[in-house]
Amino acid sequence: MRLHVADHPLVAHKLTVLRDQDTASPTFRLLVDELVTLLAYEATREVRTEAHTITTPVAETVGTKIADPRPIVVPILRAGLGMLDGMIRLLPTAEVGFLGMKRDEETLEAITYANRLPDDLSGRQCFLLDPMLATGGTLVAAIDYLFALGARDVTAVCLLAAPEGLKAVEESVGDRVDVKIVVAAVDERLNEKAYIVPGLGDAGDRLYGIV
Ligand SMILES: O=P(O)(O)OC[C@H]1O[C@H](OP(=O)(O)OP(=O)(O)O)[C@H](O)[C@@H]1O
Ligand SMILES: O=c1cc[nH]c(=O)[nH]1
Ligand SMILES: [Mg+2]
Repeated sequence: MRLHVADHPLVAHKLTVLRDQDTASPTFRLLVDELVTLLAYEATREVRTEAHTITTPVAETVGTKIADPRPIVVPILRAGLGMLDGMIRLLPTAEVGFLGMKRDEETLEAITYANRLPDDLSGRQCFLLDPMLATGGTLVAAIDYLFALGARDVTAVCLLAAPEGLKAVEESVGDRVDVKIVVAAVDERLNEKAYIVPGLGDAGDRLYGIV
């Protein structure tokens, strides 16, 4: 597993406003969108490309285009949906699949309640979106899901990660899948309810209200 932590003053600024409990949903959604676009730049650094010949008004030249098969972006519902627009703004030709997962707040087990993905992901570059990597249960289950469909190249874009979650992903995934995790920040720890500290609270609730 490879970890990239964004080191940029704009990311730090936006994250600070995002964490503030007084930041209401409309601003929270806007900040998530802006942060993802900044993270997407790094997350797509290894997107597969191929040479492409074009003719400019001046001369013929060989440029670069995103290669087929197109990458697939997979937001993990609910909270990951808030990251989708920011991601496909940079990767508009990507396909989009969906995974609905919910952490059982008692057992902390990830429950998959919905999926809409191609049957075969072999050879596809996959970008998973989920703002919070806490215990890692959700991301591990999502990676396992993609792995079972043939994916071997997965980049997870998260806003915050706990050290405990990063360790869980590393231990579970091993060398099975080439996993890169791009985060805005790695926080201190989890609290007794497995919330990230200092974190930002429940990302899904802050985006969409309490369900
Ligand atoms: O690393 P973990 O311990 O598994 O926790 C992280 C998960 O918890 C949150 O989702 P939640 O279950 O609250 O669902 P929601 O997006 O519908 O709010 C978050 O968006 C992650 O998916
Ligand atoms: O801090 C946390 C942990 C899990 N899920 C969240 O939304 N926030
Ligand atoms: Mg939630």
